[in-house]
Amino acid sequence: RAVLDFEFKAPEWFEGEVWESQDPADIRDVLLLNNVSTIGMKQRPLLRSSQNISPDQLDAGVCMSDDSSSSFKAACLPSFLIIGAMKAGTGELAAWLEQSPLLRRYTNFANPNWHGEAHYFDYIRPGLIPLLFKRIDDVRARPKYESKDQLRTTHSFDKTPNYLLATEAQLEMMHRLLPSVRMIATLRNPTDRAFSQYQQECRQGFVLIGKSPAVKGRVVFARRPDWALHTAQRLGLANVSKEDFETATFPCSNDHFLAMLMGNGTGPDIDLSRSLAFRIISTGYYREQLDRVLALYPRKQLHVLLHEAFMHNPIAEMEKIEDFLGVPRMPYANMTRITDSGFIALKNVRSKADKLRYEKLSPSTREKLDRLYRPHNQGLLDFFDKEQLRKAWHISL
Ligand SMILES: Nc1ncnc2c1ncn2[C@@H]1O[C@H](COP(=O)(O)OS(=O)(=O)O)[C@@H](OP(=O)(O)O)[C@H]1O
Repeated sequence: RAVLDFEFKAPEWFEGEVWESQDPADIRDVLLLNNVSTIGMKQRPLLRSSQNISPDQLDAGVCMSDDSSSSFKAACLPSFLIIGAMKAGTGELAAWLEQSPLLRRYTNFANPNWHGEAHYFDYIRPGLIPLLFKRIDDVRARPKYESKDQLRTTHSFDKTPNYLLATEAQLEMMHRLLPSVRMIATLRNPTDRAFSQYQQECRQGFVLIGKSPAVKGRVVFARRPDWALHTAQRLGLANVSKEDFETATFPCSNDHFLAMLMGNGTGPDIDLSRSLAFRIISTGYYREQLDRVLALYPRKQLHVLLHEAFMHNPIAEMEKIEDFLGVPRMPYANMTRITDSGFIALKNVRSKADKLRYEKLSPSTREKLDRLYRPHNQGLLDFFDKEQLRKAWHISL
């Protein structure tokens, strides 16, 4: 068994007081004075990289020091996760949380310089546990900790929106490794979310539009041009080549979005048999996704919020999140600005809401999507009041 610097104990969530502070610098002092760590751990386990480690020793926030280094270096498993939904302001939420001197966000596995998403649990990889530890004690892997004091007062988190789309098997793996992890899910009106994801795919050059007579009006998704061919062939369009398609340019039009949703356009309904439409649409089936998480984790480890409520009053939503995590309040009121598009954003962070926008979703497509999502949205009434959902999402339930 690994030698532990502190008594090893499965983390228990801290349910004590929440500290109020006007100055971010105070927060660290308060924690040091009170001699406690945040995010619920009274004692934070520290494993050593040179020891054999079993998965049973792991949990949210468990750290490992790098024994091959002469100075103290450690990396930690995430103490909490922003699990999704994709295109529901997860980047913004992570940026707000990162303002706290107590919280550090993960970089990517493959590229530690990319300040992005760790993607720990959205693949079933052979040998994930050795991989986790190869990374966790990798000195390049950030966030890294350079003193035990930092370990006591600072926690890491990961924002990977794909976790909300994780399969049962992936979630089981996550639960095995991080049974105490706290999770935050932010949900956006699924109709708006779908259009937003479509625009993202389009911005990234993954939406192809049929231009030759054989494929005129077809909209297909392809991370690479030759994939468009496979898609076209699956649709029964033989003898097409990649020259029959052109890459759509951002911003993508409502017409193409509708064509993508409707498949070959022969029926009155959205055609979910097609890969892009299905991928985009099913990402908004939030209730099913939350149920998969809650099949393994207790409800108290999950905080669910509405993106639109966050947009409207980010400080109020951040306070709820801070209470959920058990971290002290940040003085956000002094840290905000109003963006050109009228949203409240952080002064020192470039908000995604600043960037060039696309046209509004057409009312008739909105109606189709709202109808499709209605039963799924009704499933969210166990999480939100009817009025709250109606007000935020402008939908009937
Ligand atoms: N403060 C605020 N106000 C209004 N809208 C906001 C705000 N913050 C983020 N956003 C919108 O959230 C969308 C990006 O979500 P994500 O960061 O989750 O995207 S991603 O999944 O990580 O790619 C992206 O949506 P689209 O504009 O539809 O692309 C952002 O504009």
